[in-house]
Amino acid sequence: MVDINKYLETQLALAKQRCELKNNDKEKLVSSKSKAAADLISKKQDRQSHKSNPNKNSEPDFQIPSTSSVVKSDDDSDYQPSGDDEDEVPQKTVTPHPRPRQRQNVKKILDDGDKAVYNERIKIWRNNLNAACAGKFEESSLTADIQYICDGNKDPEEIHELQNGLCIPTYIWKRLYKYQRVGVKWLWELHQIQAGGLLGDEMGLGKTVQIIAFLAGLSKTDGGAWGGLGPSIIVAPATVIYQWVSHFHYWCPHLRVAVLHHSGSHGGNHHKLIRDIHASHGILLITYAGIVKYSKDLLSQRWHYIILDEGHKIRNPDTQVSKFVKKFQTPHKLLITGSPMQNSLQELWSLFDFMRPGLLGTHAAFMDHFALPITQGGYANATEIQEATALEIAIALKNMITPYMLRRTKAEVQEHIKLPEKSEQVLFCALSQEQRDLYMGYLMSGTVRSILDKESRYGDPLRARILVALCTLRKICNHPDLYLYEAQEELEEIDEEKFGYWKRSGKMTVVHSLLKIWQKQGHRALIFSQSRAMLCILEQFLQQQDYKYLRMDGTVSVGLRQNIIKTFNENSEYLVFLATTRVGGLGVNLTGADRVIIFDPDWNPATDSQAKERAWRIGQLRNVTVYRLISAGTIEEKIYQRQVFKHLLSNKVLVDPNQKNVLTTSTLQGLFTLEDLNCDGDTETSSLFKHTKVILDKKTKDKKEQKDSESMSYSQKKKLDAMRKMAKAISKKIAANVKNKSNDIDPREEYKKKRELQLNPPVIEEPEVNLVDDKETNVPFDKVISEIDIINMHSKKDYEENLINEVLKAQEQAKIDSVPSTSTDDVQHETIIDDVMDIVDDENETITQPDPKQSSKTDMIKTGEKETASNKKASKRKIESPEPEIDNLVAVKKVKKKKHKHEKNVKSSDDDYVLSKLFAKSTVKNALQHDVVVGLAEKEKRYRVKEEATRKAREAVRAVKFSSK
Ligand SMILES: Nc1ncnc2c1ncn2[C@@H]1O[C@H](COP(=O)(O)OP(=O)(O)OP(=O)(O)O)[C@@H](O)[C@H]1O
Repeated sequence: MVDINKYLETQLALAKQRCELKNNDKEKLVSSKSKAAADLISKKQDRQSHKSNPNKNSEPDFQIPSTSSVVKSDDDSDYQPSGDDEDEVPQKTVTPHPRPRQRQNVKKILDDGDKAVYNERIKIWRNNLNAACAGKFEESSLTADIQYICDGNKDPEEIHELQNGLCIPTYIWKRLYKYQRVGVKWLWELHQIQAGGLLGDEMGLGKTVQIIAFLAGLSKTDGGAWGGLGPSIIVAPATVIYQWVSHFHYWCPHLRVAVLHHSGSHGGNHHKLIRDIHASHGILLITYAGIVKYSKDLLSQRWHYIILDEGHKIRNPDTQVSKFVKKFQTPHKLLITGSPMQNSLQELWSLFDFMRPGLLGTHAAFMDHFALPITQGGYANATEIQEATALEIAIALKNMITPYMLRRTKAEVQEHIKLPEKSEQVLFCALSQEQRDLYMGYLMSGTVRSILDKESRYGDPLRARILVALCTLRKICNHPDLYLYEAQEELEEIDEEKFGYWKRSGKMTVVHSLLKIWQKQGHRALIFSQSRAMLCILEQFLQQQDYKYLRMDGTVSVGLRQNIIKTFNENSEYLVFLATTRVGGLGVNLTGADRVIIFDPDWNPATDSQAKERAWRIGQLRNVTVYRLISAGTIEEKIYQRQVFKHLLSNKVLVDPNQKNVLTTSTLQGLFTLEDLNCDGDTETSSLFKHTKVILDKKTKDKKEQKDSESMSYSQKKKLDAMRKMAKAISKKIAANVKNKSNDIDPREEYKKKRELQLNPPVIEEPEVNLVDDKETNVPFDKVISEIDIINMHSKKDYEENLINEVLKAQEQAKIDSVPSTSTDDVQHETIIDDVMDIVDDENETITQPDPKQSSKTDMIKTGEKETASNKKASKRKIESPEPEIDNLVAVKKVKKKKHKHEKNVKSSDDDYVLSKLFAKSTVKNALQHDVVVGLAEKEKRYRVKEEATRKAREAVRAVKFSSK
């Protein structure tokens, strides 16, 4: 008998040998330049991490520890997800900047901080209004009331009275969309019961306008302790402070609105300004940094309203800002945000703790009785009772918050606002050869080795080292020079002419192609990047290409930002608006553009969502296309996968408690790898979400194939032909075998068996560090499953069905056809199953999982080389009407098609053209439909062990209520 232990030992030794060989091979693949750079950078990072003493307990994913001590350069911090403060920062040169920045000729908007300025503005407005009433004023867009008169109405003072007495100027009321009127009524109801609330409409639906309409109403309504509207504070991100000013001046010109910021017109004496505004019952606009800075003065006064715009900024209850804003003693607290929950349930608690203190109990009780069970129930390995309890508690939580939260999506109000179409695609871009080299080199560096080394894994500065390493990888993904710059002193001089050259970055090559096409097509684009350094490189590229652009980041004065935005919106000669995601991506209106590029992904999906919504909002008249660029096979893919999961979590509480969110961890190993494309040229993520893959029409595909074949050398072609012949011969042989068997074997049975085996394989336990998990995660290491696997499990139901249908269809087809090579045999069938079932990460994921990396057999079947007549017909049908093939896509497309058939066609042909160009150049490997990806899980409905779960939910609600007493 074979000694099983001996056998295993031999296998292990062999495996180790293979692994070493593989590593040696890899080392050979990396150039000496890359090795030298990696060594230098690694040594630097090592020295820095030894000097630092980072906070061990914080979570790198959501609350990045202050890495300022670890990461020196300014641009590094750009990649940190936690930093939201985009108040003005002094300009530093983060990279060599060979050309001076283009002059951006814009004027400042004046606020009413200076009494004289305010009086002057009021005088001009009254004169214009009087002139309009007398029929002498022609410029209709100055203020909403003047426009009202110019539109043929008589009385600008006319009032629309709501039930229970809110008096809103008719000129405002008439302009509001129906759902906005509902919003104003809701705010008035909250006011009457002395309660705060959260206005959470999706980005761009006019939350600012609703708040202003409501405040305008209060200012015209007698009564209450303040006799109408009392002095109020609006806290907003620095970039949108002046947007508020211009909105107030337009919609409600009589109100005095002052900016408490050094850019304001108040002249520097903030004590006086606060007193003045308080006395005149005006509105004080202030940044989040400002509320901390001036908290003493502000808290010494009583205020009627305190309103937080982009209120998710207080999602972390432990920050100074969160603590200060919660100190204001008024029941009238409003919070506005289009993304109320971004990462974890704790955030929701923090928001409610501001505007409805006590509603969700104490922090500890909420975390124990709500957050923990909901999170746990979402894990892939949750028990039935955990799942059901999570569902019940999520429902209970939703019921508790619903009266104080109003959220409408664009889809819900589309009837009213009639927004044009938006399509969003994730483009997986190949790294340039140089980037690959540097990426691999850094993966082999001391920094990464020390992270992955099991001995030092639990060492003190591990988290900081991981962060630094992740930042470094992200830099390489963006442009090699962002990385090489770090090693510059010791490496050879960097050539300033070549610095940032676009062809050296895979993603920039894509941007180059996109802009070229868009300029011809007459589109205008927003480009967002996390990093200011990257913005410099992009800016230099735009200058070299002679594109007109405007740029906005933290170094641009707060007072100028609104006018830069206005200039871009009004002046179509600017092709590009370049901005950092954090400064230009929040709260502003950039409807001048109809194309958006998210150059690099943020760990937090809300950051990217906010950015992409700048163009697709009220006021946008053209179809909008958003491209998210992801470097294929790199850390950026992992970040994107993480985004999808966070999106699911927030939907669970805010939209559909039934939705199965799955919080899992990534393995360290998984983060520090460079994945290759699979045999179908698919990236990891695009294999996972193959249902959502963008399929070009046949013409485009043929063109690409022709181009590919043109670029192939003669010997390559010969090789390929030989391989094809061989494959055909093999498949014929197999088919002959299979034909005999195919009648007795039910592929479903085969599939089930295979699946069973895959789901219960022998477990090999390999503990991993729980790196990017949520705080609440307490899953033992051996239970940790990668996100990728979860996505598979998550989506498998539909996918399996599709797969089986596909196989059965193919089998039937093969019975008719004499050429069975692409459809019927068991080998084919098994390969398809393997596609789903294999394991993501060999080292760790042997535990359970299907393989997402493998090819999309459906695609292979579609594009099979040899097509019989009926095959051809069938595939032609598929090409002509792609919807039936892709479950999730059907739903999305159907809704939109009805209303905008013509526009849709125009748009899709534009987009298809762009994609075909990108695919043809091989810079883009794959494209996914983002909306469909995040919607994957929305069909999940689970009602199990309901009674027990309901009981637990009731107990949780009781415990939380009791805790606040
Ligand atoms: N009733 C309306 N009539 C005309 N324009 C409107 C109306 N409501 C909103 N808008 C315009 O729509 C755009 C988006 O509005 P607003 O900035 O208030 O959206 P938001 O919901 O606050 O967005 P975000 O969440 O991104 O800050 C603005 O340009 C605003 O002027």
